[in-house]
Amino acid sequence: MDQKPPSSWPHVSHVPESFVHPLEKRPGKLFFDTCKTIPVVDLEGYHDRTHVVQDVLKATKEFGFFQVINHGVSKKLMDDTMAVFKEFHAMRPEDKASECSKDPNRSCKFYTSSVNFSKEEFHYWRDALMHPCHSLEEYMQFWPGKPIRYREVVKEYAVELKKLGEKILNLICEGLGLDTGYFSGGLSGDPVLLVNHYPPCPDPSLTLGLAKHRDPSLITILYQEENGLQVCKDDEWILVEPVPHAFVINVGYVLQIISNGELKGAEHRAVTNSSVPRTSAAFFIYPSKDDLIEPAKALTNADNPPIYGSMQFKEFQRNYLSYGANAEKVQKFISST
Ligand SMILES: O=C(O)CCC(=O)C(=O)O
Ligand SMILES: [Fe+2]
Repeated sequence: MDQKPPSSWPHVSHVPESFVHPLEKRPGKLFFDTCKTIPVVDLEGYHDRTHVVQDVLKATKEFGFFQVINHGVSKKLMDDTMAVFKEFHAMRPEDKASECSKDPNRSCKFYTSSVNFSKEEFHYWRDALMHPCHSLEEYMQFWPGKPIRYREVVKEYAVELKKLGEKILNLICEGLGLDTGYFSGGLSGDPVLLVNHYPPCPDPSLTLGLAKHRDPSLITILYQEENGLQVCKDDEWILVEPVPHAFVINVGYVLQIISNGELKGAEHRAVTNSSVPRTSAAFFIYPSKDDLIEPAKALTNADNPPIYGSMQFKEFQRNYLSYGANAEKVQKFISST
């Protein structure tokens, strides 16, 4: 087993053995007819807010995933942010690593495949940059200092995405029958940004960029420009085709718990392609570490008792990390607490 990632992805001419997945874990079908995909919700598309609420709730219930357009984040900011993310990932691996090694607690980090590279049975075809976005005063000093505009641009992006997260969470509140602002404050207090970069892969049928998983967030707001994201719907993988300047929103385990299972996260994964590098930016809306996550009292009663227990977010996170992508184990853990 290779202990080190390929030092220079662009020149890889074959898939190294340690990145080849066992047959049963390979992606299978890579291309689809595109008629099946997730809903696109226009956040400004109706005069009547209740229509938007209905669309959002229908999409979250049916797919756990939807895209949003007319979301209020400027196209220029999205383009500038994607440009600095791509510039970051175009740097030499050793420069990327050194730009992300200033945080003594390693909450800002750069890695290939997963954080557990040296312990993995097989590796994934991606590089990742991860860092917290709250508080900006505390963490910005540990964000990459190169490209030179990184901190300036990503700071504005993080502020705007936090606002968008609140907007979407308030629509979900309304749809579920929770008070507006239920998720404000601690429950959405610690957003984290993960910038995935999937280099072109000489044989996408042999490996994956990211294993199938559900996110450990309340919701995730993803920005992507190229194909690669797939969502599992009724035991079938469907493609999330990029809509220019749309964000992809998905339900995470935390919202599943708080909604008492009314909304459920969907499994998703990233496949690679052989022609273009792909960058995706996931903005995870996480609760603060000490916040308690549990089914909302307003959504449970004698006829609809809580199906999940109550736990601090840090306890959930610790278990999620140790169970990795094993959905059955995570499900068992959240149901038994
Ligand atoms: O690259 C993608 O589209 C998927 C990213 C993702 O699911 C994640 O970072 O959790
Ligand atoms: Fe994800």
